[in-house]
Amino acid sequence: MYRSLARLLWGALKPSISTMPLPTPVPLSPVSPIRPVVLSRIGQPTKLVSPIKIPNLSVLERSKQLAAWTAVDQHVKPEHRVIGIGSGSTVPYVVERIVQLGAAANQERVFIPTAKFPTIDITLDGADEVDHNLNCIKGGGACHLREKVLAEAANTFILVADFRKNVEYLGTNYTPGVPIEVVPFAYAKVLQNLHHAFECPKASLRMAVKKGRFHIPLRFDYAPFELERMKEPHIIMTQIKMLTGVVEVGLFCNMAKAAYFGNEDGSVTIKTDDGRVEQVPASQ
Ligand SMILES: O=C[C@H](O)[C@H](O)[C@H](O)COP(=O)(O)O
Repeated sequence: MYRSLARLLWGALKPSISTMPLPTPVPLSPVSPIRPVVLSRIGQPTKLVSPIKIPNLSVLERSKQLAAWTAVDQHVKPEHRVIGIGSGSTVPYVVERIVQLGAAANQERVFIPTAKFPTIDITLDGADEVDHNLNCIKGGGACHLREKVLAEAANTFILVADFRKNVEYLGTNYTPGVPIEVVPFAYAKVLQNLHHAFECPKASLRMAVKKGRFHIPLRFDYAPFELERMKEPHIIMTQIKMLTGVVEVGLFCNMAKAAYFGNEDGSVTIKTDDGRVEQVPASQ
């Protein structure tokens, strides 16, 4: 996916002229077709292809698109120069919307899919599940270490997701558990800690995989805690993080400023860190 994002952003960042009129950013239409952005590159017209291949979006994909587009429209400001791009199935729609802002708007911008910048204006990212306090589980795709660095480096951290991930308490719909990245040398010890000291007998090991161009270290993926304990995710997060050998825990607590959820009916639910919940109705 990172390759698709990089290709798309590369096109957007080229000092080139869009030959298509920009789509109107608001109001959003849940049935808006995905428009390819056509850019001229040094006299050679290049058609950029959206990473999203589905011509007629399903309800689920449309809800992801709605969440992402609304979040970009409300949070990516003209003055933002350094933008963190997370991962997951909703994030390509973030990229899609940023590309639609056009080459001129994007040419001075730097996009950070890895953490090589100390300060980022805004990071937009997906999530596996988000609770009523905007704490979230991330790392279902094993990207949570990089993502947490991006989120921490950002002045503003925004979550985008579809309706299934909008829950009161973590672990409601997303049941595999908390993703935990562990250095290979320490795995047996950490697994034992999780089974016994943490009373999490179902914690299990997922072996190293190659995702895109990244080799994911050996880690315990998924320590499923009881729902009651997930009501205070920052406690679990802190305790697991203290275990020697743990690299990062896929719980992001008190980090997000807002979360955008696309709904089945075409509306968007916006939750902010001050407890407000706003509903953007579906476009007619
Ligand atoms: O490691 C993966 C990331 O944390 C993703 O943002 C998260 O797993 C959500 O991914 P998706 O939108 O594909 O469900």
